[in-house]
Amino acid sequence: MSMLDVQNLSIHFGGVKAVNDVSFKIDPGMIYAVIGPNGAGKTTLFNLITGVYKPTTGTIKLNGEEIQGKSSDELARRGMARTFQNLQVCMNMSALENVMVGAHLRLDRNLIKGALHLPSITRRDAALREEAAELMRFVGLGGQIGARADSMSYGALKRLEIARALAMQPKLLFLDEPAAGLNHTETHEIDELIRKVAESGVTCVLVEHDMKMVMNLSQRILVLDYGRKLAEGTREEVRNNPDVIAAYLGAHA
Ligand SMILES: Nc1ncnc2c1ncn2[C@@H]1O[C@H](COP(=O)(O)OP(=O)(O)OP(=O)(O)O)[C@@H](O)[C@H]1O
Repeated sequence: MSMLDVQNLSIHFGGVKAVNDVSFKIDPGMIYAVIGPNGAGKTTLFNLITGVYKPTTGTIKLNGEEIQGKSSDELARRGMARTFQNLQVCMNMSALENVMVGAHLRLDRNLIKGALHLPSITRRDAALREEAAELMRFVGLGGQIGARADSMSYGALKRLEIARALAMQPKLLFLDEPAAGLNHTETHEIDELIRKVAESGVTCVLVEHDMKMVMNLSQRILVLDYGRKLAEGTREEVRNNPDVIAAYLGAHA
């Protein structure tokens, strides 16, 4: 069974069909990319799948169960996490605390108990702290565990966001432009990190403009154009698809 099965998904904003009758499936364990020109509907598609928007029509199944229209919180509990096109890091917190936020979201922490500092909560916080530190090491930020977020480079913050999403222990991770704004070396490091995340058993779905990265990393690619599915398949199929070459790759190749 596919992990994610999207069928005939559409959302209309007034007259704009931002996502228009899009269908595709994602198998567990793969790295899957969504590409397309600016305004093609990539972020809107992520927003539909992760519960930010309710679709106008269509179904989304996660492990066989329909999830369209469910809240982002409910979807997080079912194993979905995401990072954002624009960083969503809390700059007045430490790097470690930012990662712990992800773990707290997962555990649906009882705030009143937390405020009372009961021993069980204090013990759990110590465990979460260690778990967050381990995730920071995993994403290559082991040297910055004590750092304040506002002292970190943009490239490090992009990785911190991934660590926070991983703290939710997702089965499916959505990455919206993970390499945006990064230099060549940092892009390569993110590429390696996404590979490592996928190897650890988390299915990864990315929106990305860096075509080299997409072709290097993804097993399958969905191409959107004006909200519609233009093509879907392996990188070779997509690379050789005449519609894709005409509409998109031609301008970037
Ligand atoms: N909340 C909204 N209300 C109205 N129109 C919207 C909304 N969100 C997106 N759109 C429109 O839907 C279309 C698709 O936008 P979207 O941001 O999903 O594209 P994208 O492929 O992610 O683009 P980019 O690569 O520039 O991030 C655009 O025409 C956009 O203006």
